[in-house]
Amino acid sequence: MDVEKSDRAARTRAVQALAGLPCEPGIPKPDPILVADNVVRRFGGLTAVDVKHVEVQRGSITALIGPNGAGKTTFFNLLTGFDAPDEGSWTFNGRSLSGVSAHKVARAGMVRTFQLTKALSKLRVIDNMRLGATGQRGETFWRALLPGTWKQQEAEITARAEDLLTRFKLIAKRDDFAGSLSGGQRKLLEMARALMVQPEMVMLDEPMAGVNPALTQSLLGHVKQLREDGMTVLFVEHDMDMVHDISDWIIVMGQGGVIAEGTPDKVMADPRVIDAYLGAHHDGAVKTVGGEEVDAGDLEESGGVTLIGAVDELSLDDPSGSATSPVSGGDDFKRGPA
Ligand SMILES: Nc1ncnc2c1ncn2[C@@H]1O[C@H](COP(=O)(O)OP(=O)(O)OP(=O)(O)O)[C@@H](O)[C@H]1O
Repeated sequence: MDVEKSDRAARTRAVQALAGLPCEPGIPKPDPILVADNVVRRFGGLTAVDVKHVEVQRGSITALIGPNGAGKTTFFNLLTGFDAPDEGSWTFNGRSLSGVSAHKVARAGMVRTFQLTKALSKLRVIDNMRLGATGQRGETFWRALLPGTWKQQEAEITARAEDLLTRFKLIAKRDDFAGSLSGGQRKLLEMARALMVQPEMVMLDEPMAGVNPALTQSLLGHVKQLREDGMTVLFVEHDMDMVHDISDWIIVMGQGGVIAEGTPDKVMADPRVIDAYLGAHHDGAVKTVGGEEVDAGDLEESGGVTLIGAVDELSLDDPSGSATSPVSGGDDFKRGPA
């Protein structure tokens, strides 16, 4: 089967599994790999995350979207052990991972990448990859006492790293310092490094941010390849073209909670989503589409799908009630290359 066909088959499987599900926040999935309940994270008086219930379907590409400050990254940090919740629990493959440290979460098969890449710039690309295998069997104390076994494991890790570098077209950079890579290449390196632990689920935080158009298609292809290889992908992204293009399902966060879920077409036309992004019910919301200023209500009435992608700029009334002020929503409607 050629690549395009096997990608289509993987997508069809995921789409069929989710077909017909009501598009409601917290809707149970037929075969969830991740299930979270009542997850709350507060920062002082601010409740950054308050997710009642959410499930991620195994084998799907699920996007987690929402306006700036909705709680997406904080939720990612909690699920992957980089932060601790005030309340709540979650399971991965039926096993509780609440309160489990990040490296144990990775060993359990759930890895993540970061919005700002964490490649160690003063290490060579290959060493960054090797570090990605942290927590492998060879690192346990008893095995470290057996040099033969350790060496064999080292060789296996290096071979796997080189395979991944080849797949991600970074093999020519094998011995370069990670700091010399472009932003997009760093994103690729981070994704490749995440795969060193042979995960079942990959969580990508804004994979497209800072990636130049030349690498966009390549990154998209790699994300699709993860699904094709049987992995589950949950990704945070503001680039609505990418979200619409590759997602089987979209979960929308707003003010810390899940406000909508569904297939891309349904979610992008959902008034709750348009509302959260565009503040359609805020008096005086002003935005521009194709350079033209339009009224928020018109957008809502027109359905959302093309409009969300077409919004250039968004301003909302200052919550204090003073003059109209720009909000960071501009980012939320970032378009990919035409
Ligand atoms: N360490 C922290 N201390 C205090 N407040 C925080 C902290 N981390 C996040 N917040 C706040 O929690 C809220 C949710 O932030 P978070 O970064 O999770 O949102 P997000 O949806 O990922 O936004 P973006 O799309 O801009 O990355 C925001 O109001 C943010 O200012």
